[in-house]
Amino acid sequence: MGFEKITLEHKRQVLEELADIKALFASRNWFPGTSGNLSMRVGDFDPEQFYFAVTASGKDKSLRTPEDFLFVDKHGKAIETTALKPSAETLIHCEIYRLTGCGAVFHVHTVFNNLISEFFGADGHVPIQGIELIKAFNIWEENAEIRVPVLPNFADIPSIAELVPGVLDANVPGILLRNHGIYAWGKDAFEAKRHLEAFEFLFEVMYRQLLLKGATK
Ligand SMILES: CSCCC(=O)C(=O)COP(=O)(O)O
Ligand SMILES: [Zn+2]
Repeated sequence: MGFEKITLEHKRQVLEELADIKALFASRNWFPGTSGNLSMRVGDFDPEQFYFAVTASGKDKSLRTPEDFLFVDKHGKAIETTALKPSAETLIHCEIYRLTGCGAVFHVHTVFNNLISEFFGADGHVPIQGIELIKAFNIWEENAEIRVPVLPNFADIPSIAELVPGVLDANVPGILLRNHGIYAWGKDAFEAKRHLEAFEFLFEVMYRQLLLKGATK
């Protein structure tokens, strides 16, 4: 479906939902120093052609303004004429949509996701086992283990985006960038938010467990 066929009402709903989530995450201090970016697909998913609303680059994400979001295509290019620049990390969102067909992608920088990404960075993944909140990923097996991929934080975003297909795990809706932050996604904004909150909880638990155990690497 072409972008022009998507109803204005649907586009407006997506922008409103994104703005509400942005405000909520800002209230949790999840966008320090203008960091972070959010996106939500508009219209149906077709790997050949899809569109999403994404935060404009470099904005203070704790503010609500008419210039917070723009619509881009599957290549991350603005669809409408605008002075706004899509997030510098839009290509990572593009790759996650392309590979998963998801409906929303949220990226935040937090102290816990940074600490944990560095602690396990050399291993290439964060192993998490036996914590109840793994069920937020719809994994109900007892004592389940997941591995959250950790990618290097290259300055060149296309170089990060091209590593995404090699590490993406269909059962784990998140990827960490080392010393940077997390990308979490879901079939819609509700699910992406649940996943992001679960990752952040799990990283905090892991951090505190490591401290209790006096862990070193
Ligand atoms: C000041 S944070 C550095 C860039 C970044 O990691 C980020 O998440 C925000 O970039 P954007 O272009 O989306 O504002
Ligand atoms: Zn970032």
